[in-house]
Amino acid sequence: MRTLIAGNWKMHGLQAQIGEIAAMARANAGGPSDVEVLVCVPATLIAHAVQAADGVIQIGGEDCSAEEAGPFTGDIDAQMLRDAGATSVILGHSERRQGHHETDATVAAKVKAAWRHGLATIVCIGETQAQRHDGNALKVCGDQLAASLPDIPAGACTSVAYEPLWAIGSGTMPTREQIIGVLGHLRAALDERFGSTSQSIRILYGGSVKSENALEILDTPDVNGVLIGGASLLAHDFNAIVDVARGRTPTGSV
Ligand SMILES: O=C[C@H](O)COP(=O)(O)O
Repeated sequence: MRTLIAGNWKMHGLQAQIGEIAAMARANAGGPSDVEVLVCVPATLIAHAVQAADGVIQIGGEDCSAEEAGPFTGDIDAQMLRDAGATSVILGHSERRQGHHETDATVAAKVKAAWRHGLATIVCIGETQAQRHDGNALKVCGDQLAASLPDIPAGACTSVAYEPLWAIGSGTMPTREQIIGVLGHLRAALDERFGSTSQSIRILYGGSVKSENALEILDTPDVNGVLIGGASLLAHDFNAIVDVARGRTPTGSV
C-alpha cells in the first residue's frame, strides 16, 4: 500500500493561490512512486488545480452531496466533482459533522454517492477532548467507523482518517501511544469486518501535522498516511512533508 500524503485546504484559496499547486506538482514530477500525493481544495478551485497539477499530483474535493443532480440549490454532487477532475473526496470531516450537523448516516450516504461516481473517499472520524477525557475515544471512533463506512463494493477505494478534534489546528498532538491505541483498534475493526479487503484501506492520521513531526507520525504503526490542513496551503510546507514521506532531504517548493 502506498503512503498517502493528503492536503485539505478547507475554506481557503483563491485563483491567485493556484501557483502553490503548480509548485507542489513541480516538486513531485518524476519522483518515486511509493508516495501518493493528493490535495483537496474548495470546489471553485478544482478545475484550476487539476490543470496546475499537470497529472503529477491528484486533486480532490472536500465534500459532496449524497444526492444525484436535482433541485438542491448550492449543493455539489459527486459527478460534478468527477467532472471537474477530482479523483477523491473528503467526507465526514469534523468541521462538517459539527458545523453542518452531519450524522454518521449522512456521511455513509455521501460515501456511497462518491463511490457511484468513481471517487476515492477519505472518511474522517475522531473524538472530542471530553470524549477522550472520559475514556471513550476508542468506542467513539469505532462506532463512527462502523456507521460512517458502508460495505465496500468491488472497485471502490477508501481511506479512513483519524483526526482527534482537539488536535486539529491546535498544535497539540496526541502521544504516539494514543495514536497507536486508536489506529490499532480501527485496523482490527476493518480486518474483522472486511477481511482481506481491509488491506486496501489506508488509515491516515490528521491533526497538527507539520514537517517537524511528520517522520514520527509516519513511522507510527498502522499509519498509512496523513491528512494535513494548515501545512498544506503553501507548497514550501507541504512539499517538506512529502519529502519526509519519501525519505529524502526536504527541499521545499521548487
Ligand atoms: O483535514 C485536516 C485536519 O483537519 C487537520 O488540520 P490541521 O493540519 O490544520 O491541524
